Amino acid sequence: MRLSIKAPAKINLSLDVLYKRPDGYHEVKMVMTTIDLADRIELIPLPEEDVIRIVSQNRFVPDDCRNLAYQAAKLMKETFSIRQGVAISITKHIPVAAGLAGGSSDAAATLRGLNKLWQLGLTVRELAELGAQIGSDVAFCVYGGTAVATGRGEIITPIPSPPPCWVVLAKPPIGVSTADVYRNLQLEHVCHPDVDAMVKAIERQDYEGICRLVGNVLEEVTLKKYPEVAHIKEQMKRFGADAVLMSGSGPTVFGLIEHDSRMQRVYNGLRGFCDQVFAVRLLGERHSLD
Ligand SMILES: C[C@](O)(CO)[C@H](O)COP(=O)(O)OP(=O)(O)OC[C@H]1O[C@@H](n2ccc(N)nc2=O)[C@H](O)[C@@H]1O
Ligand SMILES: Nc1ncnc2c1ncn2[C@@H]1O[C@H](COP(=O)(O)OP(=O)(O)OP(=O)(O)O)[C@@H](O)[C@H]1O
Repeated sequence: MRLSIKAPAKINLSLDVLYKRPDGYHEVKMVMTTIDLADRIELIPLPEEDVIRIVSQNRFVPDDCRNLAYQAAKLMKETFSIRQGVAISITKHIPVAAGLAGGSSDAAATLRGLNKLWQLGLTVRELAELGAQIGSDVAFCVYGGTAVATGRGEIITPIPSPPPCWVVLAKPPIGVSTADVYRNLQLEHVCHPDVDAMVKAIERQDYEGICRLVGNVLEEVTLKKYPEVAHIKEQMKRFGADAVLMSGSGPTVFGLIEHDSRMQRVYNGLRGFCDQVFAVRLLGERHSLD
């Protein structure tokens, strides 16, 4: 049996950092939602017991134990003493090191898929707990949909999805290290977004409110180091996006747009000077993961 699983990217509609913890991680409070830009993961059982093989055509994706999907399979094999090997084929559509949780989503899709392939019967919550051992964003990616994430990002509370809209994404040709961004964050100087107000705006399906409340404390760190990210933000605003924000630690910038014609204008305008531009829908609900 071969299994094919969708691994969607996420954006952070609101990202606040509360304090630095003694374990080196930062305590966060975020609203995350999945978008219809997705990698495709295929799981193929192998007869050899101890083999996890990563197959990917993308030269930026490691094909060894550094790959988060590999780590997911290894964790499942070890935790449940599975004696079957697996090949994991990854077709990348999500840009790498972009702030869109591409690797985390591949790991989460691998966990969901192996749960089926090896008939483990684990709940979403149990899979998310395993995922948190791989990376902070993996737990959310196991759930998908829309959620508030707290702790270091691994405590997930699902919430309703925002009203449907377009999401235009633009990634400048730079890769950003998440660890560096957190390290350079100066918490005493940041302007904190109102995460609770964002949750309320989503609950009452208030699109204008959502647009007004988007915010990300990590933005300033990345913008300072990479002026091209600030330039993309300005252009996206100028072309008419309803709200513009950097996702996660960056460098991808996203714009929320309600109307089709405006989406076309923003998309075409950005394509003029940025190679990686995407126009997708919010996925919102949890259902469309497979
Ligand atoms: C920026 C976000 O993508 C927003 O969703 C996440 O907070 C980052 O999630 P991630 O990439 O899965 O992060 P991890 O792989 O767990 O951690 C990478 C590095 O980022 C820093 N890190 C990450 C999460 C967190 N809450 N505090 C941190 O300080 C740590 O230095 C860590 O070594
Ligand atoms: N399956 C994978 N796909 C892409 N990159 C991977 C994968 N597994 C490991 N990596 C490594 O992880 C690094 C970060 O890539 P990724 O695309 O996950 O970043 P990101 O979108 O910024 O993540 P986040 O938003 O969770 O911080 C890459 O440089 C790559 O070497």
